[in-house]
Amino acid sequence: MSYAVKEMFVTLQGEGAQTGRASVFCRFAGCNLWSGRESDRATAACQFCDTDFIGTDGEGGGRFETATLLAETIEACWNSRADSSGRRYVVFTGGEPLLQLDPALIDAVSKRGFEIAVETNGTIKAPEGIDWICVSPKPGGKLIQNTGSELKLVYPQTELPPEMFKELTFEHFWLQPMDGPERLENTQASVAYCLEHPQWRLSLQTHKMIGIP
Ligand SMILES: C[S@@+](CC[C@H](N)C(=O)[O-])C[C@H]1O[C@@H](n2cnc3c(N)ncnc32)[C@H](O)[C@@H]1O
Ligand SMILES: Nc1nc2[nH]cc(C(=O)O)c2c(=O)[nH]1
Ligand code: SF4
Ligand SMILES: [Mg+2]
Repeated sequence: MSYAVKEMFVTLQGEGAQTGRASVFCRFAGCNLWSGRESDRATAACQFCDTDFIGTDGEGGGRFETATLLAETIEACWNSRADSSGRRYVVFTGGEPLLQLDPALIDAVSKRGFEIAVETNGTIKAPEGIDWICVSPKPGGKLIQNTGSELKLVYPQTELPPEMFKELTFEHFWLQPMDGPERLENTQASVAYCLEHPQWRLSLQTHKMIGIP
């Protein structure tokens, strides 16, 4: 199968338990909960998305005809630094990466020594072989992938209170303030919730604070 990648870059993971870790970000094009067009946002299942995932025209983006070609590009991206020793780490995101991340690609990047992470909305079951699964539930999408490494709930969402998820099997439970015009209020509300419910920790989008992708 071929893969549509919006963009690919090296950055530090900005969110959750792997914050600060050097990573190749491979952002797939397309999502099952929003078309990505502003004119559709108000009627989409997921309405607060902060990401442009349409097309393949971003930095390092493109169409990759085989898993090997995409894995080679991910490896070249990792090796583009002065010192690329240390455990190789790739984060597949999007858009919704589980629409495209398949066993062939997992196999091809694993063979090249990568630890594999995914950022998913949880509506599609993750294939075997992923080392770090971050699930971020959304309204209008049934939660199929309901186990993983971390559950990262964007907060607040009226239809998805944290109580809905507290009994699930995840190693970490995060509240991430919803970015947008009410980011400050949402951050205060997230802090208040974490103070009252210590199962939950605060995840800030640190890359946005320091101006890295
Ligand atoms: C753009 S999504 C792509 C991966 C996948 N589709 C998902 O929703 O998890 C990457 C992460 O950004 C989070 N996110 C998206 N829009 C956000 C916003 N406005 N404020 C805070 N986090 C947001 C998502 O919940 C998810 O954890
Ligand atoms: N630095 C950085 N960390 C991130 N963690 C999750 C992201 C995403 O968009 O999936 C993201 C992102 O876009 N940039
Ligand atoms: S599910 Fe993820 S990529 Fe899709 S619209 Fe929502 S936040 Fe954006
Ligand atoms: Mg992002």
